[in-house]
Amino acid sequence: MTIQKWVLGNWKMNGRLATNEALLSQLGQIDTDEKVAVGVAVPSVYLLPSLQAAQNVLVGAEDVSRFAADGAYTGEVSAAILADIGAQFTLIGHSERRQYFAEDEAVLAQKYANAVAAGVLPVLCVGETLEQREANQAQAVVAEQLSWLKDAVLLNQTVLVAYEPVWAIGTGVVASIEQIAQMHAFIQEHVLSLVGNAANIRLLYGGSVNADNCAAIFAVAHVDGALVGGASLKADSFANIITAAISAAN
Ligand SMILES: O=C(CO)COP(=O)(O)O
Repeated sequence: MTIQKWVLGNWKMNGRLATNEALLSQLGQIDTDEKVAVGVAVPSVYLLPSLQAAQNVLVGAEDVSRFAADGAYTGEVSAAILADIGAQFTLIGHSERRQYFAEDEAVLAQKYANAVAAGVLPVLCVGETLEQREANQAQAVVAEQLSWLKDAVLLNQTVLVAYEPVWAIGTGVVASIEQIAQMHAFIQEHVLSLVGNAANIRLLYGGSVNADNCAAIFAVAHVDGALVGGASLKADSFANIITAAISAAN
């Protein structure tokens, strides 16, 4: 059975041991029929307990070091360390990393390459700010954020890209269906032109996804799932999003 939809949560800087475990245990009870991959990106100190508690749920990191080799990089977590504890994926280039930690394309390309080399699936996050959209630069900005994928992607790899317009993150302002459709069609075509059709391209939408708006988003062409922030922190709302993905996959 091939995965038709991906529903990934991004806990950001949230969670506590006890509530994480309860959340993962509730999510593990959902039968996704192997058509929907469910995962959560968690703060790095919660990776191991989350991996131990998770059943039918992928557990990944929210970030990975730009440095590949072990060494004197205080505070960093390498892709090899993520692989060692069994983390299955890592977010790369979330807009909050780009904004607060000044991560640029060269750094993100290194992180991506490190994840691929360690066998940890990278989920590349892209998206424009409101200012850039209003200046009609949304596609150009996203194209730039994707540009280095050409050299980073290996044959037959799964390329997961999450389109998260910055103005839709945590604001309750979800992008319109038309905006999502247009950008996802653009990203699909652009990534295809960069990496060729040997790779398995999967595009997620992120930004104020919730239980009420997700079904309409999942129905859009080239939307292969969602990257969910706030609504992934509560079992009920995240479970409803997963259920909608299962319906969309049928
Ligand atoms: O940033 C996000 C996921 O990575 C989206 O966050 P919200 O779903 O809270 O808008």
